[in-house]
Amino acid sequence: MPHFVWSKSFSTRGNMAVRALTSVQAFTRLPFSVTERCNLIHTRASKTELVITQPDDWHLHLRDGDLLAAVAPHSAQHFKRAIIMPNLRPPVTTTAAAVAYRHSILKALPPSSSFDPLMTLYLTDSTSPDEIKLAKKSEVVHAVKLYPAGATTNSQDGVTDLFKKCLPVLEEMASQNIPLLVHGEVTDPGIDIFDREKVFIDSVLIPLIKKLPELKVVMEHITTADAVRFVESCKEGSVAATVTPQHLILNRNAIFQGGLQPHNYCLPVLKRETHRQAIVTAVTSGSRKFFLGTDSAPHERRKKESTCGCAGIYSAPIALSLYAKVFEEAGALDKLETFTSFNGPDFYGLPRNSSKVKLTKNPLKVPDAFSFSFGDIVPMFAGQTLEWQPALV
Ligand SMILES: NC(=O)N[C@@H](CC(=O)O)C(=O)O
Ligand SMILES: [Zn+2]
Ligand SMILES: [Zn+2]
Repeated sequence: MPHFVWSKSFSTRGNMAVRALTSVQAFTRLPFSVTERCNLIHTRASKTELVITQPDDWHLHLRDGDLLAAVAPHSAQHFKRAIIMPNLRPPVTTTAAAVAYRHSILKALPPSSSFDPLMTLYLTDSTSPDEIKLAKKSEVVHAVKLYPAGATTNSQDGVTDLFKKCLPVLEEMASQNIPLLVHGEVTDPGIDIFDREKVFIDSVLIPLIKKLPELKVVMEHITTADAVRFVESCKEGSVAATVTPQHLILNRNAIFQGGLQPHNYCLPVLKRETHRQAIVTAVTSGSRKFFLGTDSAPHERRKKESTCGCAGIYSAPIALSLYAKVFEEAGALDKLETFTSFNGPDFYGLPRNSSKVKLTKNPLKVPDAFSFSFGDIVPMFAGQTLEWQPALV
């Protein structure tokens, strides 16, 4: 019997849903609203299929060099497009660098792939409004990413004071309709790590949207009920959020369960169970303000299993199975496609994909690690078995 660490941390409601779904008859009687947007097909008693519009990943780290060549095919296998994070070393701060990075990504893909990397710029204290004009003209850059200096992996070149250093750039972004993507945590060492997202909302995001209500903002990888409330309180189409599989499935116990678990360490760090439940409720409600962003962030095993382990969870190869699991357990499979495939492109003003992905309810064994010449990458749920297997149709 495969053991899921996360099944223990699911809510009572979630556990009841899991039990209900162990019977296929019970499963087929669930009150799904089957629409043309979300097509549930019951093929055999033991097998259920779900066909959805091909998803995009609105928050992805592909890295560069060997790591890029290793991980890019995993994302391209299931996702049509992805917003590519610019936190390389050195960071992608110019349109020229973003165009070059995009070429490297395309070169790392199998020749048959139609994966479309949507590039971003890394905001610094010295980014100029002219760079934003170039970005818009390029049609390659789709957003600008704010890393508060010191907040996360490769954020040392990030912004030291958004309001003092970046206002002209933010104004230009608002007028060019380029969204600001935000790693929403303050870095003040006096603020508890579990409170950094909430303090960021109060001290940066609320003043920012007051000052520049026309600026589109995506709060990336939200982790708290506070972030859910904030996003829900904002105008649709102007503020949205991406949500990772780990923040939907794991709570902070997972970092310490049976010993220190470096592969469950990411930033913003996992939060307590009530926050996880609030995020699940938000995304499975059918809201248009939340969309899929894996934050798949590969680090070599030796850099995770270290005396100073890197933050980041590698989820790209299994992310769709995990999102499907979350929606199934919430009894909301009919809302999955809105979250994975509609809300993101609608927010970014891009067309929805026309291709489809089929998720089949078959056991899916997650490898213990992906091995490459440079070393191993350990994925989320390494060695465990998941249920929904995706394939392009
Ligand atoms: N999420 C993480 O824990 N790590 C990301 C950076 C980030 O998205 O904050 C990375 O680049 O490794
Ligand atoms: Zn981040
Ligand atoms: Zn990230």
